Amino acid sequence: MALISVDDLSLAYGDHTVIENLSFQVNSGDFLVMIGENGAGKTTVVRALLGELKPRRGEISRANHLKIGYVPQFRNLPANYPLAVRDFVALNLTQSRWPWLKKTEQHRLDRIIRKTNLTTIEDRPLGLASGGEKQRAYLAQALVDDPQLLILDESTASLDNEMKYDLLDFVAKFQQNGLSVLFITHDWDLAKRYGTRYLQLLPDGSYQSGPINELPSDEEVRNV
Ligand SMILES: Nc1ncnc2c1ncn2[C@@H]1O[C@H](COP(=O)(O)OP(=O)(O)OP(=O)(O)O)[C@@H](O)[C@H]1O
Repeated sequence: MALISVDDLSLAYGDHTVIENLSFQVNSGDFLVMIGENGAGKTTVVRALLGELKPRRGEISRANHLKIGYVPQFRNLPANYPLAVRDFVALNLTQSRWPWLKKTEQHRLDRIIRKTNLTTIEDRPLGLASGGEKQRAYLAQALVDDPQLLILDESTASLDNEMKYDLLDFVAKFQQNGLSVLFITHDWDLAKRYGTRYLQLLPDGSYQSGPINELPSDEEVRNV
């Protein structure tokens, strides 16, 4: 089942066309990797999927009542950011009258904190957490409201390899339990390791897509 269908999409900032004639679907159960070099337009497509950027042409249709969890590319939290990990994760509970959570919300929060392995640091200020812990807190925040689709925008860019694998192993576990994932990256290794399908934005504005085992290597793309 298609959660999102993109049909003949064109996106631009003023006169600067970034995406032209792009069509793809995000299906239920996918771990779809959107891959492309810097400036290819990955974040621009995500902004359109989230409804922040109006298409110049084409259509984006979403399944009824589709709930999307989103982990953005950058977050500059200062070391003195005061909220505890648990409170930060709870910010995304749509039913919440924060900080007075209902029992069901407390349970949902407990569950996601346990599943993202944050229990031991849940009362610590998020500003003092390590890079990997912060990423897991962002993930937990995006997932606490039970979305059907998770969009991760380059969330691993500042992490070392070990931490990237740790974070994506968590995401893969959620995906095996029914979450659909759109992962934005320029890391071929991660794409091949975790993806089921790919959508590649090419430097000339065109794109290709298919099952992950058909993703051309980094070198092949550079030599086109
Ligand atoms: N708000 C904006 N106004 C004008 N141009 C923009 C804006 N945001 C992005 N661009 C331009 O659009 C193009 C695509 O940018 P985008 O951030 O979508 O690429 P990306 O593939 O996500 O790159 P990266 O991998 O570096 O994050 C770039 O040329 C960028 O300079």
